[in-house]
Amino acid sequence: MVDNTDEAQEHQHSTEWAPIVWTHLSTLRQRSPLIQCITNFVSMDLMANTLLSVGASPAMIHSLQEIPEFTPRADALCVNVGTLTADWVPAMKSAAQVAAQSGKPWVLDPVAAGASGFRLKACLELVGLRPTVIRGNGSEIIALSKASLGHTKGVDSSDESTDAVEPARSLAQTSGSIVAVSGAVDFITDGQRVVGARNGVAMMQKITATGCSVTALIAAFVAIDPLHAFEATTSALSIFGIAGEIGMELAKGPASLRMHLIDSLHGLDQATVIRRVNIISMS
Ligand SMILES: Nc1ncnc2c1ncn2[C@@H]1O[C@H](COP(=O)(O)OP(=O)(O)OP(=O)(O)O)[C@@H](O)[C@H]1O
Ligand SMILES: Cc1ncsc1CCO
Ligand SMILES: [Mg+2]
Repeated sequence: MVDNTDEAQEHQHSTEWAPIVWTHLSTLRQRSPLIQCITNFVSMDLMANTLLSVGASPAMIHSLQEIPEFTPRADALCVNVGTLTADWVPAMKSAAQVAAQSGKPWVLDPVAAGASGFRLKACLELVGLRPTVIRGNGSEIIALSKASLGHTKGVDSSDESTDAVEPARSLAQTSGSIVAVSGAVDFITDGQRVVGARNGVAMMQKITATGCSVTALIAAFVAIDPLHAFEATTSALSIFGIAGEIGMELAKGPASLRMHLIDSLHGLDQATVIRRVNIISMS
């Protein structure tokens, strides 16, 4: 007899996704892609350590002068506008263009997109350069999708990720990018399909730059499977969430979770990943 209960269907989706997620992580560890990060000052340390712990090679290289030589050698680029000033924008745009011309994926993190006109304009111009993936929290994706200010509490979200699913779908359709919204459930869409990655713990929001770091992780996963950016993005979000769940079992609060999260990412094995992947199809 076929079991059609919601629970059985959810289990089936996770069963289908689990080997995909594990294959991405193990391939990444084998290939150790080089990830160029143009990112904010707050996130540099956690982002670089996240990439190292998962097996990638980070390089926080952001000067305009180095982009023509360096960006074509990177396997993917991560652009994050967190501590944006006007003099960083040309390097971000140039790197995005060089990555695209070199056939390399690039990922945009539109930190606090709705916090000011300057920031929103810069983010929309970067979206116009066709990122492979855009990853933001609920408020950031709503601000970008509606091209409107106000939908944010600075860099933190004032919206649930669930409320950003339709804005994410519409942004994916207009931009041509895969769009990921982080939150209690991470949603990933290509404009048609929507999946929800339900790994992670709420305490991850209490560590600054976990969102920035998972965006860089997405760049690393997409670097090793650029033709399947939707699957790679979903896998990265699930892996980061699983590392958070395991880290939380040992943590006493945000500071020790930060440490255990990195340790867990480094130590994840096949059986743990296969058992813990929690991904459902929403479309
Ligand atoms: N309530 C929650 N339950 C489980 N996981 C969560 C929850 N909130 C956030 N996360 C996870 O925390 C990570 C960071 O997501 P968040 O939405 O806080 O990003 P962000 O706002 O861009 O963060 P930052 O700007 O500080 O880098 C993601 O991996 C996400 O899945
Ligand atoms: C706190 C903060 N401010 C600008 S960027 C950043 C890191 C989290 O997005
Ligand atoms: Mg963020």
